[in-house]
Amino acid sequence: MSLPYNEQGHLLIGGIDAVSLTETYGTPLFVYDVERIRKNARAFVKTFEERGMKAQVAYASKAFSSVAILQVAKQENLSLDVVSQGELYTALKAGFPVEKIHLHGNNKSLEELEMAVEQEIGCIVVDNFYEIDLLAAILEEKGKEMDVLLRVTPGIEAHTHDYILTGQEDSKFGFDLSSGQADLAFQRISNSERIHLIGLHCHIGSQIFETSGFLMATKKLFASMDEWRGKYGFTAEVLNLGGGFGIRYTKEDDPLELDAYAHALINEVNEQAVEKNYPIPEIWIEPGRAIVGDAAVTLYSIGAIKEIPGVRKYISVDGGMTDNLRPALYHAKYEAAVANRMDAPVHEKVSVAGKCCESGDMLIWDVELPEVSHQDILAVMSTGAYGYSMSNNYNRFPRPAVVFVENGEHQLVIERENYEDLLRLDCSYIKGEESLT
Ligand SMILES: Cc1ncc(COP(=O)(O)O)c(C=O)c1O
Ligand SMILES: N[C@@H](CCCC[NH3+])C(=O)O
Repeated sequence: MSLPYNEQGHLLIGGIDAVSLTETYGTPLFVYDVERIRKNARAFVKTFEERGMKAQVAYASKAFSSVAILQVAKQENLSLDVVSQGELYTALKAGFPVEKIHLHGNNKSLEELEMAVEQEIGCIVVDNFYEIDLLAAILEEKGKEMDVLLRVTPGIEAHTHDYILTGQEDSKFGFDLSSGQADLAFQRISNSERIHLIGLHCHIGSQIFETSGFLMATKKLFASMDEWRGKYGFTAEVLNLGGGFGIRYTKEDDPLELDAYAHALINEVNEQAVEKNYPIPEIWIEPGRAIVGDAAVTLYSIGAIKEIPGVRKYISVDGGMTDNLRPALYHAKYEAAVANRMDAPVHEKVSVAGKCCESGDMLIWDVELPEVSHQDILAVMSTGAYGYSMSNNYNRFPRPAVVFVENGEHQLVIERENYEDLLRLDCSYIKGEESLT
């Protein structure tokens, strides 16, 4: 890992001194290099354009949703995958074009569906029978219509952590293809004249490095589309192959270039279309991690250092599983550097602990770093996806601030939470003590 630094030995993020950012904004601090986000987005968009394919690259905003990132996604002509009313609300507040928003979710509520219908968003990815009935009733009541994709599970087990696998048949998401559930869903949708099925959707999992799973899924979906064309005279206009494109967190990871994933999908879609004499559908994809994952660094201050001679040295930082749940949830691995002494030689192996009252709150086990001391700044790399978005207030730690850097400038895009924020929703239980909150 070779990272840029200046003559003071300070890490540079998007050309800006990371240490000076911590002096301005405090720690823990998420810093996003916006140029990197744009580069990632363009790698996908350009590949489809160059190959002359009709496509939508929908940023999966669960990876990181905020007004600022959605403004950037809009500038880059991305579409948007939202998975809740909160993400949809954020998108609307960010001025994201409604017709490019797709709503996901395995248990969409009446209110979520109503908001999607009222706002006339581009598409709903239908996940279950209950939702089809709810949606049909809402559309009837409001006199509206809606394009939908049918989410199916193609029975693919991608090579990734069990908790981020989603394409296997035994999954809470979507309709499985082999037992006939997807067929029944198709028929149920056909009962409503207001729901327009425009195609199929699948998402086989996340942080996937090989194209084989995506290609197998494409083949399976084409087989179903071909069958339904014969059986029902239905031709899919859209094939949404989800997200899941892997990125590099540590040197153990060896992802493909982003355009290589897109090329592989395009080739398979073209091949299948020729083989089955099927009109080439529009390809939609939903990358989240691949757009923002490698664009951010989290900066922490190092506090307590505990050495158990001959066993391990723990260095504790002022964040942890409250701003990065991934190590605790998936045993995810990260690389780190000492941001204020990038020119110092590697000195020792240490383990980076968070400050939550949990033994499992370890950000990195066994990472080689220069000699560290209290108040050094630790930079943990590639924290842009599912870091801030899965952050929480466990132990009543306020959420960190988020800063964007671009063109040599930095800008606060999410303020640091304060203790007032933590108490904002608390109500007093004891009469007469309301003023405490
Ligand atoms: C339906 C769907 N689409 C897209 C994504 C984004 O995945 P990733 O961030 O791995 O690209 C997810 C999350 O795994 C998802 O569930
Ligand atoms: N949150 C997960 C992936 C998203 C799963 C969504 N289906 C991660 O951090 O890797």
